Amino acid sequence: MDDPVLLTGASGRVGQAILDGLGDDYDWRLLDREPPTGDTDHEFVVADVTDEAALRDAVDGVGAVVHLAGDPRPEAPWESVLRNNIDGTRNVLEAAVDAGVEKFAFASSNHAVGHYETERKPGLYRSDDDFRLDGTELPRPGNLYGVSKATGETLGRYYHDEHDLSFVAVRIGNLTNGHPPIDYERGQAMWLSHRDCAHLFDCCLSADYGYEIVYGISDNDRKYYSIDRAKEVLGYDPEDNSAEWDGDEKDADA
Ligand SMILES: NC(=O)C1=CN([C@@H]2O[C@H](COP(=O)(O)OP(=O)(O)OC[C@H]3O[C@@H](n4cnc5c(N)ncnc54)[C@H](O)[C@@H]3O)[C@@H](O)[C@H]2O)C=CC1
Ligand SMILES: O=C1O[C@H](COP(=O)(O)O)[C@@H](O)[C@H](O)[C@H]1O
Repeated sequence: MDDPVLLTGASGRVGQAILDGLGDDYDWRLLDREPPTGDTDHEFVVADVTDEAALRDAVDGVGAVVHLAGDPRPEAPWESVLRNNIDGTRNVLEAAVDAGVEKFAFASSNHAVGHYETERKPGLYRSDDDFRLDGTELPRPGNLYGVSKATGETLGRYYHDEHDLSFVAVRIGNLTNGHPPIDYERGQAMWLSHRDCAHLFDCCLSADYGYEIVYGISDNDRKYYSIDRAKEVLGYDPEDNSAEWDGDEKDADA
């Protein structure tokens, strides 16, 4: 990707994982409603994704969008997910197709399919359980935040079919830095390490695809999400596995 890449929600946890891994690999244009707290090597647009005029300027000349901005709280109220996640995602998609953007990677979530766990937990969090979701299943959101993520995936389907935008929704599991979640087997089953996160979004920017839904987790022994589609279509080749962390508490402060 030679053209600039717009990264929305750049100041957040996922944005920082991507920039830590890929900061030098793309011509980034960062966007967040919060100004940067320190120096940044990249162009930075302070804007809200509900501001359509600001988005038009932000997408000008970009070849791809990685859209992370939104309310990430599983318990977020409807008013917030409607504004930040649903309206915001639709605005970014609309601006992107108007500007002729080729690729769009969307931060979806495990919570879009949270209710598949209801009748299977805690067994499905364990490595001897071979139940897998693979991205072809219908959404079963576990909360209104999950509803907003499923809606983002559907918006992407529309903009792909109507405007031929290449769209990939990454149903991100649980991103933590340095080590998997501790004393949380569900979190260990859907752990996504920082380096695998950066690599996966790199794949989203370099692979060829039409419309895809993939799971964003590391290659954990415990898992109930298949990463086969991400491997086949995107070339995802994760390095980390929550089972390999040795549990040394001195590393557990990140
Ligand atoms: N961290 C995780 O484990 C997971 C994250 N996700 C998704 O990934 C995305 C990023 O999540 P995190 O980095 O963890 O969250 P975060 O809260 O650390 O970062 C989100 C960023 O988006 C910005 N933002 C929020 N609403 C905005 C708006 N209306 N306009 C412009 N900027 C806005 C915030 O200022 C913040 O910097 C979210 O969409 C979240 O739903 C999905 C699954 C798991
Ligand atoms: O979508 C998200 O999922 C992760 C993991 O969910 P949790 O229910 O295990 O906490 C969450 O940490 C993150 O904030 C959220 O955006």
